Amino acid sequence: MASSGNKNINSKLVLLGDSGAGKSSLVLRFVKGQFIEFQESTIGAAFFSQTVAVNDTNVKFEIWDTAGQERYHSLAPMYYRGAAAAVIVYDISNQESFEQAKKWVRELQAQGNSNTVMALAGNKADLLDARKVPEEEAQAYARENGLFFMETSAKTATNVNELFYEIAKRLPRLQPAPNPSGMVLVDNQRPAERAASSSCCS
Ligand SMILES: Nc1nc2c(ncn2[C@@H]2O[C@H](COP(=O)(O)OP(=O)(O)OP(=O)(O)O)[C@@H](O)[C@H]2O)c(=O)[nH]1
Repeated sequence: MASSGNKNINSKLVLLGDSGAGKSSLVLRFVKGQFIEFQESTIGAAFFSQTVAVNDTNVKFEIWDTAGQERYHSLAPMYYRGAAAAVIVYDISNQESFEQAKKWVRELQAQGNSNTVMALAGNKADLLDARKVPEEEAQAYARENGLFFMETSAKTATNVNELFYEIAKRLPRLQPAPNPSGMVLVDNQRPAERAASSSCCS
């Protein structure tokens, strides 16, 4: 994937959400292209990495898959602190998991870094007959809260690579630099003055 002249950046990404929403399954699909029907519940957190190419940049995601069970909640700040991106996952067939996702969004908004790219993933989109959370409701919630939203299925692979690719595109380091307006830095010291002022501590 890497080619000469490409930039490489590392980005910490954290997955948060209710137990059973499918965080580990999304990561497994994204990193290894696999799906396990009876995926075991995560203990603490698990680490993975995967690289995506966006134009001339290779984004290496350093992925923290957190445990959704309530007893691990207090560990979460260790994983979301300093994260470039957070994926908040709920299960479209489980209303309670959507409510839990909103709590994670509130916690990140209260604690987090406003530069963190936040995505909301409505997972298990293959379970259409069991749907409890309307897509429009989640989309509207995401829009109001400045989140990027996609429905995904780790089982069928629908929108999984797309989700991570869209996050990579939105990372501030991949955005065009703003116009350098309003500040002009001029080095108007003569060389001799510069030498004098930069000597130190004699
Ligand atoms: N039908 C369907 N099942 C899924 C999908 N994603 C995950 N599952 C199943 O849902 C169950 C829970 O998935 P996990 O990936 O372990 O969920 P988790 O959010 O990591 O759970 P914790 O580790 O407890 O936080 C597993 O049995 C998965 O096989 C999906 O897209 N569709």
